Amino acid sequence: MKALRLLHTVTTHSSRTSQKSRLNPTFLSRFYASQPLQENPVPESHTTDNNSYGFDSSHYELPNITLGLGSDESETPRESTWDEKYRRKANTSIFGEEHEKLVKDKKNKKSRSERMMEQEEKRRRAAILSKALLDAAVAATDIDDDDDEDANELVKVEDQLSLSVGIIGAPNAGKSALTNFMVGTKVAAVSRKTNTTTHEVLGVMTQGKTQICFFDTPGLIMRSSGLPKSDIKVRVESAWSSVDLYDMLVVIFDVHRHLTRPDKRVVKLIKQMGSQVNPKQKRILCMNKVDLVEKKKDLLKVAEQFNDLPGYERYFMISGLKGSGVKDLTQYLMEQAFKRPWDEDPLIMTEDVMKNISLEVVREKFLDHVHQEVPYDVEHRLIDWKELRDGSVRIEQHLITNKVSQRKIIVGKNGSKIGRIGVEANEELRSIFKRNVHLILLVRLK
Ligand SMILES: Nc1nc2c(ncn2[C@@H]2O[C@H](COP(=O)(O)OP(=O)(O)OP(=O)(O)O)[C@@H](O)[C@H]2O)c(=O)[nH]1
Repeated sequence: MKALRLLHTVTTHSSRTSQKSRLNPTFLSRFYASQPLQENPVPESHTTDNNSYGFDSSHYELPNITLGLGSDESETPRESTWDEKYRRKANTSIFGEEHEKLVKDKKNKKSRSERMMEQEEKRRRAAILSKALLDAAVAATDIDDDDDEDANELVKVEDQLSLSVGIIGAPNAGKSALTNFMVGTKVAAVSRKTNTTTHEVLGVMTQGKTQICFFDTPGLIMRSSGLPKSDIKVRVESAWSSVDLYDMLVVIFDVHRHLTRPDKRVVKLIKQMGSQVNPKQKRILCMNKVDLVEKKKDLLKVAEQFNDLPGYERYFMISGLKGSGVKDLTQYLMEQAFKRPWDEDPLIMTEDVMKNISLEVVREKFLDHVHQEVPYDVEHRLIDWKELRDGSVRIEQHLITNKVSQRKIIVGKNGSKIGRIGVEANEELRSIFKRNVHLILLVRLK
């Protein structure tokens, strides 16, 4: 039988990980062997390639996640299908303590579940009240409305407001970090390397009556090294072709870098976007990473440089990573939304979004652990996605390279690197999806 060597990292686990995931002793004896063992029950897809090395989360004992799926939906209030702490964290960072208080109050109410009758009555009244409030505030799009997440269920289709936002900019400008901050869950890998956003990822933020869909595009400007020219051309063309599709464009650039090492391509991009006026689309300019600029008056100089461009509605100075200015930006975006039914159910994470998140989480861990110039040569694919009857999800992804040396780097000594990537990604995915995840990562040759 052709073999798979499943390798892993005992010594290199973070302490957090090792507390949570106890290693199965059988796994230890089997997978520390340097040669593949014939008796391993290897899944069908793994047996076809003797060049595969990988990680399989089923060899770790992790506490089971109890799925919060109610047996009778009519009696159970609808819950989101992913961990709401990500949404809450983002809301608190963007909108401040008030929101946290609101959520805490809500939680306290929920915990008195034994008083079902009383709660049911309260819910009914709250629903009537919220509906009355919503009806009374049809025109208002204020994000401080206290209708909050519960109102998602009550917003009538004809009252729904939508906006699609494309975030574009040069590599490393901070598109992914900003999207993550606003959406509250990981939608795009953030890393110190550039061109990490390899495909468009949709993130959705729903507040009150307003839903904003964010599209995090691959860089319109690509690094010239590390990728074949044909690849760069395809990616740049794909980014440009999507530009006109969005209601709003956020053009973002790294103002800190601009002050220290101005990039002509970025200046050209900003000017180009500003001069091409599209009557159907609003454009705004975001100067990102202001937290890194020591002399704040330098920011004004940059603002002046782009001030006379007619195409931009507004200018924002933000730190997408630290959050400064993001509240104003989010508020502005919410004010731009117009009457159009929402595209996404705010309580359900679509399978496509989940698939993207699974890829992005693995990619982020991969970039954290593989520091050489390997990543951009490596093809990363979702091979299989299966929701199982017990509510868990089985995810198989392959990291495909054409160099043995690169495969060696990714696998690491005794499989330590791919093991660590796998363990960290698996834990994060379980936490985001609120369900058990069986993650399989294979590193293979083309
Ligand atoms: N200090 C600081 N760092 C930031 C900020 N925004 C992003 N970064 C960092 O900049 C780097 C690049 O951020 P990303 O969000 O991955 O950039 P991107 O534009 O999506 O990059 P590509 O996917 O290559 O197009 C990461 O190391 C981020 O942590 C910010 O506001 N302040």
